[in-house]
Amino acid sequence: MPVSPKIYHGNSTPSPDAELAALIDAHPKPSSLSEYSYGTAGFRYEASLLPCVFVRMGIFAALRSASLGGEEVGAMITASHNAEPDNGMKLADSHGGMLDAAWEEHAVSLANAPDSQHALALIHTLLSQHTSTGDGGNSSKKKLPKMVVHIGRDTRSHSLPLAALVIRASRAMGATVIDHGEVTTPQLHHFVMHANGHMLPSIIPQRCNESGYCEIMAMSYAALLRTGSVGGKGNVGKQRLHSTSTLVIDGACGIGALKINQFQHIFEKLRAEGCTVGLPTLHTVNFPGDGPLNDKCGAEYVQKQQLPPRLYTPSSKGAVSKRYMTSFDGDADRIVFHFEDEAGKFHLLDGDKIAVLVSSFIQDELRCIDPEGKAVKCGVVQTAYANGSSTLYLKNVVKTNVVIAKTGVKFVHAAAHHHFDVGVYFEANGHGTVLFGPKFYDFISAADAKLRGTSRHNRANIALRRLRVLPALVNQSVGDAMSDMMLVDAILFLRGWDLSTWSKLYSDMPSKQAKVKVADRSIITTNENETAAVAPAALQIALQAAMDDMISQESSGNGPKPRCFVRPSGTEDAVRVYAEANTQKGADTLAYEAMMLIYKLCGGVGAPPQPLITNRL
Ligand SMILES: CC(=O)N[C@H]1[C@@H](OP(=O)(O)O)O[C@H](CO)[C@@H](O)[C@@H]1O
Ligand SMILES: [Mg+2]
Repeated sequence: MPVSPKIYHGNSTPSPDAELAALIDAHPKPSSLSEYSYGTAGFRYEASLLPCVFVRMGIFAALRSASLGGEEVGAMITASHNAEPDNGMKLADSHGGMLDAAWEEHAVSLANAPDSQHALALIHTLLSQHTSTGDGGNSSKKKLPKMVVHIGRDTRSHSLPLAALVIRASRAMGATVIDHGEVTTPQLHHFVMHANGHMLPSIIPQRCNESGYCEIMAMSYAALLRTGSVGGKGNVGKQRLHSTSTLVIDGACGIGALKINQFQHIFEKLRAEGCTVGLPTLHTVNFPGDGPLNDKCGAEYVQKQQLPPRLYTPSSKGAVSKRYMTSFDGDADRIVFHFEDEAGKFHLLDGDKIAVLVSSFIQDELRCIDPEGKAVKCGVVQTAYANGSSTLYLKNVVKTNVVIAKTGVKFVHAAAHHHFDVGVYFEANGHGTVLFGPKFYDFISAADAKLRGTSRHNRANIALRRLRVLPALVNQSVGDAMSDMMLVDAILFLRGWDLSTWSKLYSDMPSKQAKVKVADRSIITTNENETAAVAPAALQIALQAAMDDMISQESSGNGPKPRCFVRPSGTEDAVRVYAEANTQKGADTLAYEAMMLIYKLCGGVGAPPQPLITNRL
């Protein structure tokens, strides 16, 4: 059952400095670490290195709330797809999205302040510069503004004690803390967005807790499915295909497995009330404790290894249908779909395939109302990791705009918001969502006025009902595995497709991803969209030669050309390699060559990489 958050009031000490200094001094910087850096999605390290930065981020989150005049912010304790021993923090700004880039710099400065004295000086500077009740360097003289921090955590064993530290630090600053306990990352972001009333349109009720989240999404999902039961040209999804009647969810042995069950309860209740809109049965496997978090299961493993997940849940062994499966990652902000065909062959439907499905669906529905497709600008944001075939398909078949942004939610989210009225963004690993801008809502209002009084079987009317529920179903703050799962399922239902039909839209270029450990990964820098290394210069020259060689070996016709790029990970201590070619052997060879180059030119650690050989099931 959804749990209600616990509310802790801030300490009312007139001058919090002494307590803050004591907290900071009690959690010194680990000697093994030279500097904390803010990675692709916040601070992420082996858990024992984190108490120092977590105390400071508890203070920082309160400061950020103060700087926004008391708007509520969030801190999520999770290391997402990383292995169990790691942990980290993702900070949610008051609109529900990622922390503002300028404030990332302040967070890094506070994290690395050499001692409590310097940390306090920085806290006072930030307060005086960014709050109207700034204390001018002395917090005992003036009243601090309202501060509210929402906290959530994943299921890692160290997340609870780390959350307790963050709560203590925020309260010591005087902030009210709303502790949501174990939640998914996108749930926490959703709560923050709702707490501040930042969601559009205003008809979506403000519900900043778990039951609100579940009800809003489940009801909009059911409403979208219901539009399939209305007749009309091109409207097929009246009955669920047998192969999609049970959806198996691999929860990565993490929080997503616990939370998705709440939807199963809501669906049962809806069915008991006579709702017959084709809700699937949800069958969850890989719960916390069944196996190690993210290990040989979950979205990261399935997508990077292109292999099915191991099924740890004891009773599920052998009994699971593998025709309709999805895998979440450790904090349930990513999702990929997969299935085994009759011949037992594994097929992956990653974030790129989701972007294709979702963007073409939305575009088709918009065109039922606006055949010219001019009123609302739609587009897709991808990263360099997007499979070349998907980009080509989006441009040539879906005929939509495509923008390539830097890796990381903060970049793809910002690009979708900036470039499009309906911006679909998905990283290949399955993190993504759809952002609806003001012009979309204007379009919906105008269509509503135009179509009022027309038959509910009118195709434009059906399209309007579909489009109208999307902003409630699709998490508007960040990518969300549970929300995306329902969106994809509803689209498949309405299209009358199973995973096999969807999978056949286009064939992925064979690709390979790998990692190399080096002494200091920061010596590798890349160009703006990360498609080429800038330093060390010799690395890119050699990589280009390897790519040219592969291009001359493989005739690629009009399709995408073999390519390969490398970049330092912002979440793991490794350099990532991505290669794609016209054959799997070509992709494996290119990736291996890149790994060897990194190993030799960038200070590889341990034994040299071994040649890569992909064996498909
Ligand atoms: C290739 C890849 O999957 N990179 C992931 C990974 O970032 P890295 O900086 O590559 O470690 O984690 C990020 C946070 O989850 C996610 O946004 C990103 O897409
Ligand atoms: Mg994640």
